[in-house]
Amino acid sequence: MLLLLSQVISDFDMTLTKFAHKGKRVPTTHNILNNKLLIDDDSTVKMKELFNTYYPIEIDASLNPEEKLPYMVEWWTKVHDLLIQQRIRKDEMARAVRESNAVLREGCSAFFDCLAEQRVPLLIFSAGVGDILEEVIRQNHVFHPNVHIISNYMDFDHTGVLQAFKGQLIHSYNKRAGALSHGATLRELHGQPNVLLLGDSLGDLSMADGVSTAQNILTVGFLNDQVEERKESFLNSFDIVLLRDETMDVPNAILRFIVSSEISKVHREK
Ligand SMILES: Nc1ccn([C@@H]2O[C@H](COP(=O)(O)O)[C@@H](O)[C@H]2O)c(=O)n1
Repeated sequence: MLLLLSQVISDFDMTLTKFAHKGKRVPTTHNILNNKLLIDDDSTVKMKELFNTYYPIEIDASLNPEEKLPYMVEWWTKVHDLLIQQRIRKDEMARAVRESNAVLREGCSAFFDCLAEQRVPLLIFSAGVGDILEEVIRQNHVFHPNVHIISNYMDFDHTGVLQAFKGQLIHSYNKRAGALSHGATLRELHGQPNVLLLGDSLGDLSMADGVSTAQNILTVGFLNDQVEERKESFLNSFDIVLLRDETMDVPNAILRFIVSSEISKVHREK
């Protein structure tokens, strides 16, 4: 285990996954469910309309998080209700993920592998759909034992049909409440007070709020969209801001630096 890094806390959609790939938007975990395998034609149109209505609000630089919050609750609730109505089948989800264009950032596998090798816990804190998130990382062979996930999980009935979502809803702007309510999990994961936090939204900055003893949090913000409009607020809030960067080069460089510093320290002490 690394002494200089006790835990990584990361958002998932558009942070560990790419924002765009080969000129096309990469689907979020919710959008992976927008597949004719799982839902009917009217619902695919409806989900797209909801995305086109609410996503611009989510990233609107002229609105503060309090102003966005009711719209986010509305978006998530409408989509979850629609998915429940569509009686999504658990056994079709792996195929939906395989058929999707979900793609992790370049260098993301190396990032997951290095954390696993060094036994650093990786907490993925996502307002997406946990079951889909798990399938994406499983299909990319990076669902290592050090990975822990807090997200919106589906509740299936005994025949494997979606009947509800479990627990308190997590959306982009209530991660603080989620972090505090999962405080026990977070505390259990930390050992030393150094945390690396990765996100693509100002709402992600509160993901470490449940780690009460985290003294040093290095925050990295991926600014993917509405870059000029949001640049100032990102620069004021994150320690490092990456503009339209589809890679994990910077987080990987931070990890390499920490690992090599610890190796040199061990050699010096011998
Ligand atoms: N119906 C929805 C609701 C949300 N999204 C997007 O998913 C992202 C949430 O996941 P994180 O891993 O980033 O926390 C969020 O930023 C929304 O843009 C969606 O596509 N459909």
